[in-house]
Amino acid sequence: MNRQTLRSALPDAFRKLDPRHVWRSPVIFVVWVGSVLTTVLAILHPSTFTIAVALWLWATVLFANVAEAVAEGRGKAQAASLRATRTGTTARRLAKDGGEDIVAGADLRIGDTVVVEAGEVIPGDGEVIEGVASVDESAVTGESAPVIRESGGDRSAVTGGTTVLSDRIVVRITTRPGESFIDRMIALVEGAERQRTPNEIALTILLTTLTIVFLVTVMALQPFAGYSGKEQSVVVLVALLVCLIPTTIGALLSAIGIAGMDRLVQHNVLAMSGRAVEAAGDVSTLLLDKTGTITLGNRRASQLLPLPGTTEIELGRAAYIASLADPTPEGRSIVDLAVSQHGPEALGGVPELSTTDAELVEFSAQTRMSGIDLPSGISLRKGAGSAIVAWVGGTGGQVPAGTTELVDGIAADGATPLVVAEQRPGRPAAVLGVVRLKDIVKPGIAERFATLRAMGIRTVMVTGDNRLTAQAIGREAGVDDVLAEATPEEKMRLIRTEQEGGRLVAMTGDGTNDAPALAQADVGVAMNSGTSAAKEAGNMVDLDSDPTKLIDIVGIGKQLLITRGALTTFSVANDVAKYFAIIPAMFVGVFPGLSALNIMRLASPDSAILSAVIFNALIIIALIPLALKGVRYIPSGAEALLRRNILVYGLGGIVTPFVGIKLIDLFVSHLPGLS
Ligand SMILES: Nc1ncnc2c1ncn2[C@@H]1O[C@H](COP(=O)(O)OP(=O)(O)OP(=O)(O)O)[C@@H](O)[C@H]1O
Ligand SMILES: [K+]
Ligand SMILES: [Mg+2]
Repeated sequence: MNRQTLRSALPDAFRKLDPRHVWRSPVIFVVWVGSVLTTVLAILHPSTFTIAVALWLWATVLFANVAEAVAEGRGKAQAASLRATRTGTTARRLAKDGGEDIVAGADLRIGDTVVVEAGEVIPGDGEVIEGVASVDESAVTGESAPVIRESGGDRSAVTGGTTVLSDRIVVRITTRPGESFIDRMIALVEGAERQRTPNEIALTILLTTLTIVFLVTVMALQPFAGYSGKEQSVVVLVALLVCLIPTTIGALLSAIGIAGMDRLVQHNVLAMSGRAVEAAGDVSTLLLDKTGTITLGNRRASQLLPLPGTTEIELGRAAYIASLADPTPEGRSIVDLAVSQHGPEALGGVPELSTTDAELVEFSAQTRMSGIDLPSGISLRKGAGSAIVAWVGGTGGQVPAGTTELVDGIAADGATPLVVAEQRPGRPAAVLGVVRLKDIVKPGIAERFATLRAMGIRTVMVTGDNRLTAQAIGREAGVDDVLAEATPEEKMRLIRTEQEGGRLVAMTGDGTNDAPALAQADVGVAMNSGTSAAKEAGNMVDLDSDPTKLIDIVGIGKQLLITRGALTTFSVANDVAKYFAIIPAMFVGVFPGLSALNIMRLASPDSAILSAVIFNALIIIALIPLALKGVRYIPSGAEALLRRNILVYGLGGIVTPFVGIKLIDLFVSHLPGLS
């Protein structure tokens, strides 16, 4: 927290003195009422003590507001730069007759199609329905490396305000103006949409209860004090009350929440609710995709293995033609491999394999295969072993001996086998051979999973791939469990089972297929490059579309919960300690016996009270940086964390007031009338 942020937060902090705002935190509201009361008394019966207490009580409320304003300040700066990207884009809207209208970006409606070419700004959120382009998304992500956006796959989503760098795409608009991603992002980072989370509300109720308990305690003090002939002034009682109620955590609570959201934004993750951030901190099961998350994801064909009776060129040709219209990375890599092994001439030139007027069979996670139906009546398929076996069986064909061995051998290596089969008209289908798809486990991923395990989080790798491949990769990556041959429905079922056991589940996804599971998970992180269905379903969006970000997100959630826990512990310990610091000082004149307890030797009862009030205010300012930055978090189990927390923040909370109040008393006692 530097002077600059403080200066820009101050006007806001004063504006927040409005009781309608202060009311949101009952603890601080009590201080506010106390400030008004002591101010009135200071005007009616001015004395150094009363005026000083009134001023420092106002300072306490103000410092609480400063904490919140500083936390909000970072988001405001980001919102301003986002707003700048939004102004004044025009759109080339396609008309029904094929022509183009130039319209304002704000006039676009859902379903409109627009053309965007190199150098132009995409006028609204949408999906690419035609073409492929490289896009500069730095306006949204701050990341300068361009990304590829293309129709058809799971990388079809584009965000309004980003710039097309090359080529030409046609985009279908999917959001209304004013509800775009950037609009939502602005509202989010500004905190306009911030609602208190269930945990925050529960903590507020607890703090309010404590406040009421102390209110009763302080009021009960008066008859007792009166009886012993040392009735206390209202100012003293107010000051005492403020010192005892949990003002520290009351003041910092909202800043901690905002800072948590903000920390996610710094990691380019947008959480749609504070609740999602908290859930991330409590996650105990992490579902991770294999391809692209645990492995590098550019699964490439590395070998073509024909079965006996099929020549290499026959398999190469079949795999090549079955992949010609397959836009997946796997499909394209098969084309590349076949071309590099046989050359384009050898692959073409067979009239019955002509691909004009062919019918494509697109890959889907359900069918786990893809292929082509040629006009000559020949059908080619490639896909997961079990899927192709079922397809061949359905045509009355037999899977030749040796297929299983070949498939299992590839899988046991952690590679993905794709079986290639062909059906000629009027005959059962036959298996030609197997393509080996190689993928590499991301470096360093095993260490990250070990960290998660230390945090008590179970990692489950979910994949559409076969069991053997899944187990081999799972072993290498060090996950706790694998779910192989998973359909989207099975993913859903797995999430439900985990949740029924009382566990919170996090997952990432990008495809439309993932949407139901993303919605079911407690933390569903959608990739920004993914389909809009996935983005609607999840409760977080990762602008960098990096599935391993989930690991950071869990860390940030945990840090938020730990920070809140640590500062609550500190605050309550602090208040209890203050009780023992001031009460003896207050009554030492009446009960000389108390002097044994008066270990702090404060100058006078008034000086003791005022020093405690000042300490109580200053501790808020002192802890703002910690509330914003978060308590340093060492991955370890919940119990070890709790123990460390209580030791550091509980003990620290008890000791600090004694030292702090004593030091302040040394200054305060020099004020006239307080020695
Ligand atoms: N383009 C494709 N054509 C035919 N079959 C494919 C193609 N891509 C993948 N497959 C087969 O379908 C299976 C399931 O693929 P899918 O993409 O659903 O899961 P995955 O990529 O293996 O795992 P993950 O869920 O980790 O992404 C693969 O294991 C593979 O056997
Ligand atoms: K207090
Ligand atoms: Mg996949």
